[in-house]
Amino acid sequence: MPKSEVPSIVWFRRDLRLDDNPALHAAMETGGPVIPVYIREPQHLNVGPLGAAQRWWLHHSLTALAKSLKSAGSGLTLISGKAEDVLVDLARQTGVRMVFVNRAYERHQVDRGIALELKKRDIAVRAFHGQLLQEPHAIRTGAGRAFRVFTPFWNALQKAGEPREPIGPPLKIPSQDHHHRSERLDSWGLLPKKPDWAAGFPAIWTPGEDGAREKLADFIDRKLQDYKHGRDLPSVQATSLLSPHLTHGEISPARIWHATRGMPKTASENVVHFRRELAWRDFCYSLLIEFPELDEKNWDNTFDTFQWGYDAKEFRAWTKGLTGYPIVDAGMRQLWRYGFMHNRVRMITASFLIKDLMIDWRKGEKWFRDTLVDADPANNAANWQWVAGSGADASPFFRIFNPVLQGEKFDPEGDYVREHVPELGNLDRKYIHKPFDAPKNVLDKAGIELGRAYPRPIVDHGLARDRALAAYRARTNPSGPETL
Ligand SMILES: Cc1cc2nc3c(=O)[nH]c(=O)nc-3n(C[C@H](O)[C@H](O)[C@H](O)COP(=O)(O)OP(=O)(O)OC[C@H]3O[C@@H](n4cnc5c(N)ncnc54)[C@H](O)[C@@H]3O)c2cc1C
Repeated sequence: MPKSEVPSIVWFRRDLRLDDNPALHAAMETGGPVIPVYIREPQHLNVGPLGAAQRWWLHHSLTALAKSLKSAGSGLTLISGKAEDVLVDLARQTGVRMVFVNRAYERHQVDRGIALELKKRDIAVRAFHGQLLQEPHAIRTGAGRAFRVFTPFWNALQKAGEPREPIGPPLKIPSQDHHHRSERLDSWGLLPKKPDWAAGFPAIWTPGEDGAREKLADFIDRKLQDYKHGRDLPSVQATSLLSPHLTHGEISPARIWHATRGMPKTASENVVHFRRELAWRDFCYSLLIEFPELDEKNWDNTFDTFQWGYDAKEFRAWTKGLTGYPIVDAGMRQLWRYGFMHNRVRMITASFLIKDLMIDWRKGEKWFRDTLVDADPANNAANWQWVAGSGADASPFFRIFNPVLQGEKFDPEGDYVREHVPELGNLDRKYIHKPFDAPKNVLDKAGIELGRAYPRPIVDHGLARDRALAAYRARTNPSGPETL
């Protein structure tokens, strides 16, 4: 076969897009037909378990990708199995000699093994940089190590220059006449059935590239100009809502970065702030590469002896949004309803679980992983460790969020609480974040019977705070320098 007719495989993973997809672009440059594949790998492969909310997202995202590929004259092949077996088998059927992928840093080790297996069968794997702003090895300390603190990381990332220019989507993808087996997406059973707990998701989410593009355009048109101030107010929803699209690779961070170029000068502070948040994602990935057990082990090993408690009833109350602290409950119910929670409220709910209930951060990380549509192996684990104080660049242990004060500061009118905790809808603003302090006549007027319509607090925050501080101080090595 002349070189230009040799087909190649583009293996889609968490890069479910045609736009700015370096692996797809490189495969097209060979001039041969391209076979786009998505492999449903067994969960036990330890390549990042997929949560329930993400399975919903994946179903719709793959549907959208298949549609885009069809419009470009191609199609998506779906196969279940161990990646190396699937790829070898498909390559044998189709005469493929090369597999193109975008690097997925969370599965670096697994991918190395797969590439070796393929090499033994004369199939080369070519990997590309498309998922982060910069390649992690390009952002290192002077001594060539990974940064452990965000600010110097951010400075180095800025010094490295602009991320690469994004590449537009191909209009036509050459395909092969050979027909190979593809499974039906419906047979994968990714969607919830009874009950359909994802029924509320489509109100804010459209998985796929089109949905990502719309979110980006809306953010730039309406929200970016006030991002720095608005991003902390959960009722305003001034953030981009791009996280699930980024997590599934439906849009590249380089595309987002460059879309914020050319904003009016008055917006420059907001642009910098937004880009800084995007850089947090890169930072979390650099931590994950340095410490692949980020979701399982304390970065700071002085936390290994920490005495966590666990009360199943309290954990359940937290998951259901029935703690008696309105801002915590609003956040946890937003999570149920939309598979998403505002960043400020993620910090408050995580702090409540870890410090007020003294429950191990890993239990919270798992719950978020199962329920967030944007659940991300690096961002989720790094942020939970940040709140716990056990992370690399962590919030100090004595920073214990007061759920009432946080509510009053960031949801001053109580709109966020009213939206997600409707039984408090008629409560006076003065008590919206502390119904337990409201006089009986105020509660009666709002139609609230504490302990029935809405729970009393499951813990007293003041006492819980003292308990947490005492436990943190009792760690074996309180001054704890972090070592890997
Ligand atoms: C306990 C906890 C768990 C979290 N779990 C996840 C998770 O699983 N997946 C996830 O994407 N984010 C996670 N975050 C970070 C953050 O809450 C979300 O990225 C953000 O709320 C997404 O909304 P947005 O896209 O509108 O953000 P924007 O404010 O518009 O930010 C743009 C992008 O920057 C990135 N980003 C923003 N903040 C952070 C951050 N603190 N750390 C890393 N990247 C960030 C995200 O990719 C985000 O989409 C977590 C935060 C906490 C405190």
